[in-house]
Amino acid sequence: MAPHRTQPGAMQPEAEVTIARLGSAGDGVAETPEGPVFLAGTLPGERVLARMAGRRGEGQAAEPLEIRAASPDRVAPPCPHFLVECGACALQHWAMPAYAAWKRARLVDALERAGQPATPVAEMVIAAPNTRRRADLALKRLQGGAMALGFHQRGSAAVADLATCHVLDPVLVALFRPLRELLRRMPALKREGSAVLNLLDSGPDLLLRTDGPLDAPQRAMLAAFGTAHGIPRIAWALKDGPVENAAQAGPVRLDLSGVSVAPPPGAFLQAAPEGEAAIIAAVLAGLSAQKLPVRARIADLYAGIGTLSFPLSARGRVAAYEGDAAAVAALDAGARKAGGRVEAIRRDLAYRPLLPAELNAFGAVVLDPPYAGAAEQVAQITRSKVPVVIYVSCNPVALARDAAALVKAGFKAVSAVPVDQFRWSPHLESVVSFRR
Ligand SMILES: C[S@@+](CC[C@H](N)C(=O)[O-])C[C@H]1O[C@@H](n2cnc3c(N)ncnc32)[C@H](O)[C@@H]1O
Repeated sequence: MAPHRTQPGAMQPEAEVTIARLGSAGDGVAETPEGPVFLAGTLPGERVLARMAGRRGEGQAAEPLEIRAASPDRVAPPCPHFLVECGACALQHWAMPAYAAWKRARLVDALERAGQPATPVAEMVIAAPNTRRRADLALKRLQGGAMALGFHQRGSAAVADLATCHVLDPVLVALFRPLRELLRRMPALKREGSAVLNLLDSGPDLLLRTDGPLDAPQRAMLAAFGTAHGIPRIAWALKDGPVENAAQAGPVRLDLSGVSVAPPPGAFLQAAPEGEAAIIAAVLAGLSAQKLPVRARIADLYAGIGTLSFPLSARGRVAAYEGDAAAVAALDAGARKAGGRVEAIRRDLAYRPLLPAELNAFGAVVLDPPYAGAAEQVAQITRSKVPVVIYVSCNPVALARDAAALVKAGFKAVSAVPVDQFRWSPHLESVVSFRR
């Protein structure tokens, strides 16, 4: 039933709506004469009593008061924090087959929008629960001095104080309680901060950002915490300032396709080991299908600490470009151990993308840009003679835009692999292989 009009362009404060589809953030969307209404926690086909909660883009945000007709694909969410407090997951209430089909369709849709509807799209690899090895947690001092530690609440700056998490590795979840207790006692955390937890082969790695200074007694507290919980390194920064090692009891290490690297504090890691393996396999399969010349050089753009560079080096000499100085240093140190087949180069590819004359030296370009995509770099690739491009994406919207530019320049998408590393979230990674 469509909501009744009160005045043109305005909706009743409460109305029953039917969910037509899911939006890109994973919210149910009801199409109404007054525009789309977005309802978190609802599913396609459901009839929902909604309370309007204010404008959202072209439409309205609303709160679901009652699910009057539930989807047959609705399931009980495993996590007690889901939607009630925590905004990290959006889709725990959806049966896996329907969820997986929706996510895979995001990649199909991106390829259609890029003018490549016939591209073969593989089945989606879905990371298992409790395997995510990277968490960027928010910290907030509450009234009375208590500490909230968790992900942000949906559409809010409030922090969900988490007792558990069904996506993170249990080794990281086990740190929630002692870390919260430690931070409660630390004056360096005045009002708010963050804690990046990376699970490395050497154990958890912690980067704390606080809004107050860290004195010697607090450094001693961090050192004792690291020893007690098997955390070889705890790094610290004042807000967004420079990062320093506040307590280091031993080396940090992570194996990347047989090369041991020492990731810098807070380093970007592919979110789940299973997801990383699937992305590497898809990149290598994409290259194999293109029959590169034996001596081909490969450019790995947005290389991070070398997650893709080291496996790629089995196929040719790799020039790995990355903008972050600490990541480049870690990649360079790993490359020296790997026998000189990987060269690490620091370069900001948004301000100084590789130009056609540079790109033409490569038999293939692999790029794995951040969420915003790689508009500047792709514009240069379209003017080059590079025959093969493998695009690793974490944002189907940016992928559709960048893929359209490649297609316009004569590339064809020959294969696509969706990878779900952020289970139950709307995020999707994909690997798309292009050739001219
Ligand atoms: C999605 S991560 C991929 C990293 C790596 N390929 C991996 O699989 O671990 C994107 C990387 O791009 C880097 N980056 C972001 N903006 C950049 C820019 N303008 N120029 C160069 N690198 C950039 C980030 O530091 C990050 O390491």
